[in-house]
Amino acid sequence: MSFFSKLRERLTRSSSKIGEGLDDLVKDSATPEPSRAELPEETGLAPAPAPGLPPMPAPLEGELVRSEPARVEPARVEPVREEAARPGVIGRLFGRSEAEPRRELDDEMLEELEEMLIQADMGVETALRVTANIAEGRLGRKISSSELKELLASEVTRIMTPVAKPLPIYPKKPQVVLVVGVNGSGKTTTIGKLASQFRAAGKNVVIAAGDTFRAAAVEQLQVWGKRAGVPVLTAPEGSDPASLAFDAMTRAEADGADLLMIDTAGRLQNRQDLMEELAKIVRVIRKKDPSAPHNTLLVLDATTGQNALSQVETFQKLADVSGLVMTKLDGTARGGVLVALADRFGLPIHAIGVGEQIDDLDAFDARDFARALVGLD
Ligand SMILES: Nc1nc2c(ncn2[C@@H]2O[C@H](COP(=O)(O)OP(=O)(O)OP(=O)(O)O)[C@@H](O)[C@H]2O)c(=O)[nH]1
Repeated sequence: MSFFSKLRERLTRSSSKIGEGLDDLVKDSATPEPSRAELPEETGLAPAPAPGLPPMPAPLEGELVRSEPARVEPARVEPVREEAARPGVIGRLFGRSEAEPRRELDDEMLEELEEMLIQADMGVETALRVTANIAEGRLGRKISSSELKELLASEVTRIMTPVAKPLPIYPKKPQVVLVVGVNGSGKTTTIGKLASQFRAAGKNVVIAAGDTFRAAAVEQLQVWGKRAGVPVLTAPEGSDPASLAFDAMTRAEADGADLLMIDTAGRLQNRQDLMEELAKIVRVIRKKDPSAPHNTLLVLDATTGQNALSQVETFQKLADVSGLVMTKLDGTARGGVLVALADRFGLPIHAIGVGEQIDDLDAFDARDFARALVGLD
């Protein structure tokens, strides 16, 4: 099964259900589609002004680039409407006998849409912006749920495309990847999955079990190291993580390793300690390579929803976060938080996790994600 199929299946299987929400949104207040005879000669595809609605505000400065693709969108969705509105010949040809329900895109519908996106953890600001872009030039038109899904998917794609970047690989040996995140976010699993993929790509990888205070975390990492066929360097329980990081650098250099992945503790309860611990790790590895760490990956758990936003803020203060990995996108109603993260921070999203197995991690693809999120194929 391709990763996209898996992503779609798992996002759909989950309680995310934005797609179903959009169906209901249109269905609940849809007016019956006029028969062909009732349709005006020109099918009314040109945007009609919505009675009593204020004109759309001009885009804010800095949003020009953003709103540009949105204006192009009608061209993509209108053929769908035209076909749907004319079930006659085309509908029969393609086996479509019934026209889709349509609802007028008005203030009330936009409010409902906005509310739904907020419920899906897209965040208020992002939900407002997405809704405004969908409304632009379309107020007063009748819209079907598949058109709405296409519009939403392209809005989400537009927001996510600039952040969909695989983990950059540098010629530097070893490339040091510091992995940070709160306990339980999926750091260990992500390190295991990444190590396995890099190994499969012919890279020589070393892992350092930097959360030296939790024996269970170290054991877990060893299990993943075995699975991935990668050595895991450990230190006695309670020993200094920075000293382990230094030893790991030495070993990785001696082995000619391509990548050194360093796991770290995620105790946010004592922020000051954690900040000092991370700073010390960085100081020590810079003695060996002043340009390290080359990546600081923040691992976030999608099931924490909006909390992921405050985790990014916190970790940006603790470490120089260079990119994100979002785990546990399976089984969550909160996939929309990724859109909020991209919109707010613009940090690269290197990969997403949709399960506990070794191959349940893949590069983040904006379009695939957007379509899976809104329930489109
Ligand atoms: N469903 C699902 N579970 C995941 C995913 N990634 C990690 N997990 C599970 O989440 C739990 C925590 O993952 P860990 O990798 O141990 O998290 P951690 O951040 O290293 O946690 P500590 O070791 O406590 O610091 C484990 O049970 C994993 O199997 C994912 O993408 N989907």
